[in-house]
Amino acid sequence: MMLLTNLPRLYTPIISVPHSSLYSHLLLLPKATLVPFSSILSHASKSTLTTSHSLLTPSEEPQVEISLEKLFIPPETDTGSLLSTRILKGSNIVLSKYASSAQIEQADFVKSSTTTEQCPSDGLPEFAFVGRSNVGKSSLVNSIVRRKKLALTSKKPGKTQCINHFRINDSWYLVDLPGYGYAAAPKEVRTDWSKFTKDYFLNRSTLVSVFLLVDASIPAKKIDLEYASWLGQNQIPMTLVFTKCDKRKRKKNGVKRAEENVEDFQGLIREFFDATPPWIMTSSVTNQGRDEILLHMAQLRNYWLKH
Ligand SMILES: Nc1nc2c(ncn2[C@@H]2O[C@H](COP(=O)(O)OP(=O)(O)OP(=O)(O)O)[C@@H](O)[C@H]2O)c(=O)[nH]1
Ligand SMILES: [Mg+2]
Repeated sequence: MMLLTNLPRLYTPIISVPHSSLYSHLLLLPKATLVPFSSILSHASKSTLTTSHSLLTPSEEPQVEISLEKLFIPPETDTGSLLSTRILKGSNIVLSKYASSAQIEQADFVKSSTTTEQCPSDGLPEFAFVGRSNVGKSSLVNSIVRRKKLALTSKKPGKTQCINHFRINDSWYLVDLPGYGYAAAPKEVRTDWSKFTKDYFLNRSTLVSVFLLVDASIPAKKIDLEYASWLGQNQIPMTLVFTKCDKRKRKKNGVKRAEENVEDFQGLIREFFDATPPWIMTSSVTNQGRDEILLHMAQLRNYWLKH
């Protein structure tokens, strides 16, 4: 299994990434020099890398500062030329030459499995969505494939109870897993989550990366931190996906905004990983992060297929 979390650390000048939704451009500026990096148009319907140009940051733009060592730089990315560095909007993910074929043309439900052995055996690469019950795993599957009901969702936690495989473009899988941290499901439908999904993570050879979903509208939960720690210790490649970023746009009564919860979570899991894992902000309500997640998956997948 390739190891995406053990990439070399880089030097650490501070760069600034604007995150306002007013700007659909990805923009990266080194604060000290104000030399514009190239940016990429994160277009709603077209996930290509062809549109790119430079911009200067408007002074009123809120800034998220990311030091270079906190970026996720995919393997074989040319970091020699900072001027060509491109970062996916609302994430720490640098684009590599492998980011292609990101559009979804077809999505089919294939099967539900309760053991790793029952999962499809055609060798296609896959990404698994995992996270607390109700965090929005099934909703994110639907947002990504632009279908309202491909994966079943519910206001009540504990909806998904099996390993559900969805085949995309006949060439890769999205996998929707049951949530953890919900003990109120009736015993007969409650699966031994830790047993069956941990076996899946450790033994599924076609698993390119786990996508650990974390609710960005609330402060970090102990169980999510424990889960991230387990993935780190077992060196399972992981992408952190922050969900429900549409909620709490403004700070109210001291309750933190999504951006602050995202920042706090990074700090709390830092010690579990040798290098910063990729993270990305999403919302299944506004479809924030949909095209970015697809580009990220495409570059992980294309790299995996070549190695
Ligand atoms: N505001 C907001 N609500 C969301 C978002 N994503 C999911 N929800 C809501 O959260 C609830 C749970 O969503 P699901 O997608 O079923 O969650 P899940 O993680 O698959 O849950 P389990 O299958 O029980 O593990 C539903 O009421 C969704 O409408 C989001 O991005 N923003
Ligand atoms: Mg679900």
